[in-house]
Amino acid sequence: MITPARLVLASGNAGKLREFAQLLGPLGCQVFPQSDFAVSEVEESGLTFVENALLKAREASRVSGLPALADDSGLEVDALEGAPGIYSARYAGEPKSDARNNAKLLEALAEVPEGARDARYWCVLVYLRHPEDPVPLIVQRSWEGQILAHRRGEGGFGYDPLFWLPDQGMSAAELSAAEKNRLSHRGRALQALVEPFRRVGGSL
Ligand SMILES: O=c1nc[nH]c2c1ncn2[C@H]1C[C@H](O)[C@@H](COP(=O)(O)OP(=O)(O)OP(=O)(O)O)O1
Ligand SMILES: [Mg+2]
Repeated sequence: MITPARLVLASGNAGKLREFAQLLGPLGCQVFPQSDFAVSEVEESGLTFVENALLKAREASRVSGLPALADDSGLEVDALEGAPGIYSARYAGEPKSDARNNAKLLEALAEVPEGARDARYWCVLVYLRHPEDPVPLIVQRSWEGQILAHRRGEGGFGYDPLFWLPDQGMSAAELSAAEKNRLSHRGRALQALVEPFRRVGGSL
Protein backbone atom coordinates (compact mmCIF):
# COMPACT_ATOMS: atom_id res chain seq x y z
CA MET A 1 0.00 0.00 0.00
CA ILE A 2 1.12 3.52 -0.69
CA THR A 3 1.60 5.64 2.39
CA PRO A 4 -0.43 8.81 2.02
CA ALA A 5 1.93 11.64 1.18
CA ARG A 6 1.29 15.34 1.17
CA LEU A 7 2.51 17.36 -1.73
CA VAL A 8 1.93 20.71 -3.33
CA LEU A 9 1.09 20.93 -7.01
CA ALA A 10 3.14 23.78 -8.43
CA SER A 11 0.67 24.93 -11.05
CA GLY A 12 -1.91 27.63 -11.50
CA ASN A 13 -3.49 25.90 -14.51
CA ALA A 14 -6.99 24.62 -13.69
CA GLY A 15 -6.89 22.03 -16.49
CA LYS A 16 -3.65 20.50 -15.24
CA LEU A 17 -4.83 20.56 -11.61
CA ARG A 18 -7.98 18.67 -12.61
CA GLU A 19 -5.97 15.99 -14.41
CA PHE A 20 -3.48 15.62 -11.55
CA ALA A 21 -6.29 15.29 -9.02
CA GLN A 22 -7.79 12.44 -11.07
CA LEU A 23 -4.43 10.72 -11.37
CA LEU A 24 -3.11 11.20 -7.84
CA GLY A 25 -6.37 10.83 -5.92
CA PRO A 26 -6.50 7.03 -6.19
CA LEU A 27 -2.86 6.79 -5.01
CA GLY A 28 -3.77 8.14 -1.59
CA CYS A 29 -1.71 11.27 -1.97
CA GLN A 30 -2.99 14.37 -0.24
CA VAL A 31 -2.57 16.99 -2.91
CA PHE A 32 -2.70 20.73 -2.31
CA PRO A 33 -2.85 23.26 -5.13
CA GLN A 34 -0.22 25.97 -4.76
CA SER A 35 -3.02 28.53 -4.42
CA ASP A 36 -3.64 27.11 -0.90
CA PHE A 37 -0.29 28.63 0.07
CA ALA A 38 -0.55 31.81 -1.99
CA VAL A 39 2.44 30.78 -4.10
CA SER A 40 2.82 33.46 -6.74
CA GLU A 41 3.55 32.68 -10.38
CA VAL A 42 7.30 32.47 -11.02
CA GLU A 43 8.92 33.85 -14.13
CA GLU A 44 9.44 30.91 -16.49
CA SER A 45 12.84 32.15 -17.61
CA GLY A 46 14.40 28.81 -18.55
CA LEU A 47 15.18 27.67 -22.08
CA THR A 48 13.88 24.16 -21.45
CA PHE A 49 10.77 22.58 -19.97
CA VAL A 50 13.08 21.01 -17.36
CA GLU A 51 14.43 24.35 -16.17
CA ASN A 52 10.98 25.91 -15.98
CA ALA A 53 9.51 22.96 -14.11
CA LEU A 54 12.39 23.13 -11.62
CA LEU A 55 11.79 26.84 -11.04
CA LYS A 56 8.10 26.25 -10.40
CA ALA A 57 8.61 23.24 -8.10
CA ARG A 58 11.33 24.95 -6.08
CA GLU A 59 9.23 28.04 -5.42
CA ALA A 60 6.12 26.07 -4.45
CA SER A 61 8.13 23.85 -2.11
CA ARG A 62 9.88 26.84 -0.54
CA VAL A 63 6.65 28.70 0.17
CA SER A 64 4.56 25.70 1.25
CA GLY A 65 7.18 23.71 3.16
CA LEU A 66 5.94 20.58 1.34
CA PRO A 67 7.38 18.34 -1.36
CA ALA A 68 6.38 19.77 -4.73
CA LEU A 69 5.39 18.43 -8.11
CA ALA A 70 5.61 20.78 -11.10
CA ASP A 71 4.63 20.32 -14.73
CA ASP A 72 6.05 22.35 -17.57
CA SER A 73 4.50 21.40 -20.86
CA GLY A 74 3.80 22.64 -24.33
CA LEU A 75 3.14 21.94 -27.96
CA GLU A 76 5.88 21.38 -30.57
CA VAL A 77 4.73 21.88 -34.17
CA ASP A 78 7.04 20.62 -36.92
CA ALA A 79 5.87 23.10 -39.57
CA LEU A 80 6.65 25.93 -37.12
CA GLU A 81 10.14 24.63 -36.32
CA GLY A 82 9.06 23.56 -32.87
CA ALA A 83 7.03 26.62 -31.91
CA PRO A 84 5.23 27.44 -29.69
CA GLY A 85 7.30 25.03 -27.52
CA ILE A 86 8.21 26.35 -24.10
CA TYR A 87 6.28 29.52 -24.96
CA SER A 88 3.00 27.66 -25.55
CA ALA A 89 1.13 29.29 -22.66
CA ARG A 90 2.13 32.82 -23.76
CA TYR A 91 2.07 32.17 -27.52
CA ALA A 92 -0.45 34.95 -28.18
CA GLY A 93 0.96 37.21 -25.44
CA GLU A 94 -0.19 38.17 -21.97
CA PRO A 95 -2.58 37.67 -20.32
CA LYS A 96 -2.49 33.97 -21.21
CA SER A 97 -5.53 32.87 -23.20
CA ASP A 98 -6.26 29.42 -24.63
CA ALA A 99 -8.70 30.94 -27.14
CA ARG A 100 -6.19 33.45 -28.49
CA ASN A 101 -3.41 30.84 -28.51
CA ASN A 102 -5.59 28.50 -30.56
CA ALA A 103 -6.54 31.28 -32.98
CA LYS A 104 -2.89 32.23 -33.45
CA LEU A 105 -1.92 28.60 -34.10
CA LEU A 106 -4.64 28.19 -36.74
CA GLU A 107 -3.50 31.39 -38.41
CA ALA A 108 0.17 30.31 -38.41
CA LEU A 109 -0.77 27.00 -40.07
CA ALA A 110 -3.37 28.40 -42.47
CA GLU A 111 -1.28 27.57 -45.56
CA VAL A 112 0.08 24.25 -44.27
CA PRO A 113 -1.58 21.20 -45.88
CA GLU A 114 -3.14 18.36 -43.90
CA GLY A 115 -0.20 15.99 -44.35
CA ALA A 116 2.34 18.45 -42.93
CA ARG A 117 0.72 19.34 -39.61
CA ASP A 118 2.47 16.88 -37.29
CA ALA A 119 2.89 18.01 -33.70
CA ARG A 120 3.45 16.67 -30.22
CA TYR A 121 2.78 17.70 -26.68
CA TRP A 122 5.66 17.51 -24.25
CA CYS A 123 5.32 17.22 -20.51
CA VAL A 124 8.17 17.44 -18.05
CA LEU A 125 7.39 16.60 -14.45
CA VAL A 126 9.74 17.56 -11.65
CA TYR A 127 9.34 16.28 -8.11
CA LEU A 128 11.33 17.90 -5.29
CA ARG A 129 11.33 16.57 -1.72
CA HIS A 130 12.32 20.02 -0.49
CA PRO A 131 13.42 23.31 -2.11
CA GLU A 132 17.12 22.42 -2.07
CA ASP A 133 16.65 18.80 -3.16
CA PRO A 134 19.86 18.00 -5.10
CA VAL A 135 18.32 14.99 -6.85
CA PRO A 136 15.04 16.08 -8.44
CA LEU A 137 12.96 13.34 -9.97
CA ILE A 138 12.45 14.26 -13.62
CA VAL A 139 10.27 12.48 -16.16
CA GLN A 140 9.45 13.59 -19.68
CA ARG A 141 6.90 12.15 -22.09
CA SER A 142 5.49 13.25 -25.44
CA TRP A 143 2.17 12.64 -27.21
CA GLU A 144 2.03 12.61 -31.01
CA GLY A 145 -0.77 14.17 -33.00
CA GLN A 146 -1.65 16.59 -35.78
CA ILE A 147 -3.01 20.09 -35.73
CA LEU A 148 -6.56 20.34 -37.05
CA ALA A 149 -7.84 23.16 -39.26
CA HIS A 150 -10.90 23.66 -37.01
CA ARG A 151 -11.68 23.15 -33.34
CA ARG A 152 -13.31 19.87 -32.30
CA GLY A 153 -14.67 18.93 -28.87
CA GLU A 154 -15.27 20.61 -25.56
CA GLY A 155 -13.16 18.61 -23.09
CA GLY A 156 -9.59 19.04 -21.92
CA PHE A 157 -7.95 22.47 -21.99
CA GLY A 158 -5.35 24.48 -23.86
CA TYR A 159 -4.72 23.29 -27.41
CA ASP A 160 -6.79 20.08 -27.03
CA PRO A 161 -9.60 21.09 -29.46
CA LEU A 162 -6.95 21.41 -32.20
CA PHE A 163 -4.94 18.29 -31.33
CA TRP A 164 -5.98 15.40 -33.57
CA LEU A 165 -5.22 11.80 -32.61
CA PRO A 166 -5.26 9.60 -35.74
CA ASP A 167 -5.38 6.34 -33.77
CA GLN A 168 -8.37 7.50 -31.73
CA GLY A 169 -10.14 9.24 -34.64
CA MET A 170 -10.86 12.22 -32.42
CA SER A 171 -9.33 15.33 -30.97
CA ALA A 172 -7.87 15.39 -27.46
CA ALA A 173 -10.88 17.52 -26.46
CA GLU A 174 -13.24 14.70 -27.52
CA LEU A 175 -11.63 12.07 -25.27
CA SER A 176 -13.08 11.29 -21.87
CA ALA A 177 -11.00 12.56 -18.97
CA ALA A 178 -9.98 9.00 -18.09
CA GLU A 179 -8.96 8.21 -21.68
CA LYS A 180 -6.92 11.40 -21.97
CA ASN A 181 -5.10 10.57 -18.74
CA ARG A 182 -4.32 7.06 -19.98
CA LEU A 183 -2.83 8.30 -23.27
CA SER A 184 -1.48 11.78 -22.68
CA HIS A 185 2.02 13.12 -22.19
CA ARG A 186 1.05 14.19 -18.66
CA GLY A 187 -0.78 11.00 -17.72
CA ARG A 188 2.05 8.74 -18.87
CA ALA A 189 4.74 10.94 -17.30
CA LEU A 190 2.95 10.78 -13.97
CA GLN A 191 2.48 7.01 -14.18
CA ALA A 192 6.22 6.68 -14.81
CA LEU A 193 7.06 9.01 -11.94
CA VAL A 194 5.02 7.12 -9.35
CA GLU A 195 5.71 3.60 -10.64
CA PRO A 196 8.90 2.88 -8.62
CA PHE A 197 7.15 4.00 -5.44
CA ARG A 198 4.15 1.87 -6.22
CA ARG A 199 6.41 -1.20 -6.66
CA VAL A 200 8.14 -0.89 -3.29
CA GLY A 201 4.95 0.21 -1.57
CA GLY A 202 6.53 3.47 -0.58
CA SER A 203 5.34 6.98 -1.07
CA LEU A 204 6.57 9.95 -3.04
O1 LIG B 1 -2.70 18.35 -22.07
C1 LIG B 1 -2.70 19.45 -22.63
N1 LIG B 1 -3.76 19.84 -23.38
C2 LIG B 1 -3.80 21.03 -23.97
N2 LIG B 1 -2.85 21.98 -23.88
C3 LIG B 1 -1.78 21.63 -23.12
C4 LIG B 1 -1.65 20.39 -22.49
N3 LIG B 1 -0.49 20.35 -21.85
C5 LIG B 1 0.10 21.51 -22.06
N4 LIG B 1 -0.68 22.30 -22.83
C6 LIG B 1 -0.43 23.68 -23.24
C7 LIG B 1 -1.25 24.61 -22.40
C8 LIG B 1 -0.34 25.78 -22.20
O2 LIG B 1 -0.48 26.65 -23.31
C9 LIG B 1 1.04 25.17 -22.24
C10 LIG B 1 1.56 24.82 -20.85
O3 LIG B 1 2.26 25.92 -20.31
P1 LIG B 1 2.82 25.85 -18.81
O4 LIG B 1 3.66 27.02 -18.54
O5 LIG B 1 3.41 24.49 -18.58
O6 LIG B 1 1.50 25.89 -17.93
P2 LIG B 1 0.62 27.11 -17.46
O7 LIG B 1 1.39 28.41 -17.59
O8 LIG B 1 -0.69 27.05 -18.10
O9 LIG B 1 0.42 26.80 -15.91
P3 LIG B 1 1.60 26.57 -14.82
O10 LIG B 1 2.90 27.06 -15.41
O11 LIG B 1 1.18 27.36 -13.62
O12 LIG B 1 1.60 25.09 -14.52
O13 LIG B 1 0.93 23.98 -23.00
MG1 LIG C 1 3.32 28.50 -17.05
